[in-house]
Amino acid sequence: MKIKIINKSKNPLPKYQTELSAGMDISANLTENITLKPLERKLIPTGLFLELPEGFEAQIRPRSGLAIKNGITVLNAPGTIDADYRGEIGVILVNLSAEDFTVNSGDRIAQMIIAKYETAEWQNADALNETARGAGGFGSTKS
Ligand SMILES: O=c1ccn([C@H]2C[C@H](O)[C@@H](COP(=O)(O)OP(=O)(O)OP(=O)(O)O)O2)c(=O)[nH]1
Repeated sequence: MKIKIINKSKNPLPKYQTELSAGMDISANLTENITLKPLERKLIPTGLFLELPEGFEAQIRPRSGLAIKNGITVLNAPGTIDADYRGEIGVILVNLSAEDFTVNSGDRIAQMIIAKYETAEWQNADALNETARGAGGFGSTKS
């Protein structure tokens, strides 16, 4: 599938997904570095703009390396990019470590996947079908 993208950043286009690799790394596009203090969150611009086909979304997810090494994650993961959004893709990073973390322009800060989603129509009901699990959840199967 082809998807229109405008790249106003100095970074190369994210490498497209393959059957073996779902995530495309996306990079910060900054005029100056951004530092996140412990527990601080900031919107990081990417310089990327998409025109997604109807019925598709892009999801912004954390990178595991940044999470394990630096305590940096995407606060609203997975961030949702709607098909009708024409603004710049931003990444909300949060620093969950005890140390300052500096983002430099060009740093790969998150990954993006393109996903198809179903649309649904609610059907009002008085009862739902019975299952073995029923209302059990939230650890109900733990002994
Ligand atoms: O990580 C994100 C999440 C969202 N967006 C952009 C694209 C998305 O289509 C739009 C709205 O996102 P969302 O629906 O999550 O935001 P909202 O808080 O519900 O705001 P709105 O009222 O603008 O929909 O913001 C991003 O660039 N990055």
